Amino acid sequence: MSSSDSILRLTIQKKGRLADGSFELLKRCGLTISHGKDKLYARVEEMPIDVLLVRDDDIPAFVADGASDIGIIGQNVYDEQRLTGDAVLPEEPEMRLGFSGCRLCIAVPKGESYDGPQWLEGKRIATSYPGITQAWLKEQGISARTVVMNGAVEIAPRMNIGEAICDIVSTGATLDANGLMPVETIYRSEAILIKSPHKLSDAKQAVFDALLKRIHGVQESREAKYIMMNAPRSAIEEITAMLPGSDAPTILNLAGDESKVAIHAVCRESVFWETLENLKRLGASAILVLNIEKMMA
Ligand SMILES: Nc1ncnc2c1ncn2[C@@H]1O[C@H](COP(=O)(O)OP(=O)(O)OP(=O)(O)O)[C@@H](O)[C@H]1O
Ligand SMILES: O=P(O)(O)OC[C@H]1O[C@H](OP(=O)(O)OP(=O)(O)O)[C@H](O)[C@@H]1O
Ligand SMILES: [Mg+2]
Repeated sequence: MSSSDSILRLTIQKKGRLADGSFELLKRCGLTISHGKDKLYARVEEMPIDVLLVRDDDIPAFVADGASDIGIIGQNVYDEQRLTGDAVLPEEPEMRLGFSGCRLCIAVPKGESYDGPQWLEGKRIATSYPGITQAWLKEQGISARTVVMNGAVEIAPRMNIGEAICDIVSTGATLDANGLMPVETIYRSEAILIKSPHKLSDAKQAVFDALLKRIHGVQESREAKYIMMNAPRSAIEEITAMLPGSDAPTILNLAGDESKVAIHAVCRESVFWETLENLKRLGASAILVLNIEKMMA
């Protein structure tokens, strides 16, 4: 078997809004990648994985035709390329990754009396996402033209290229700075893991399965907390029912106090201050909530 049949190829963005999250995720999976400013390729030390560093737009097509086995991409770019037929890929990604969250919004100049999608009828919408925009317009029963721009879309109304735009919004600062206001959120995006529709060799599939397990572990441990407290023996049932997303907790006797126990549990959902206040009300004391670094079922 040649090494190309056994080394999994992962493609991620070299630099930009997805790159930091992608590198951080791989680091949390225990994978070290040495990458310099000019490096477009890196070998992972801990697992048989080669990482290719490219512009995000190229990732769906690389994965679709099998040049890369897996990739990390914004759902917006993935769906756009799927809808316009630029990359033939399954509708559902392998996994949602929870970072690089943003939305696609229709925005119009401040002061326009936008009164709903019908305002857009017959107008021109400047966007880098004609596929997603046209799909939304179709759903709304509106006919409008999309004018494709690859960047600086916010300039379009001022240049009289379009009456509206459809672009990525996160904080809204860019729209505001360009005298525009968001009027519709038509799409929500986050980073996703995608996998080639081409069958992987058994060796690559095994590496992929191991990587996926680690990513799941990272995802779970992000929210999960280890919670410890002392509590009245009589309140064990009520307290365990209150712990968010926890399996059977560990109950330990406390030396010298028959009426109390220590309760330790992994909570798989967020532990809010309110939960702690409610635990206290049931008699719990010395409550500690700790971050979990890694998890594996
Ligand atoms: N302001 C933002 N906040 C959060 N996520 C964002 C934001 N802008 C973009 N994203 C997400 O990150 C992805 C990449 O954005 P970025 O601006 O790095 O792309 P780019 O300029 O096309 O980069 P490249 O040079 O790789 O082509 C977007 O497709 C989107 O999913
Ligand atoms: O709502 P905001 O928080 O202002 O973010 C939105 C902006 O962020 C992205 O661009 P980016 O800053 O990545 O620059 P780019 O145009 O070079 O991609 C996007 O294209 C918007 O212009
Ligand atoms: Mg790009």
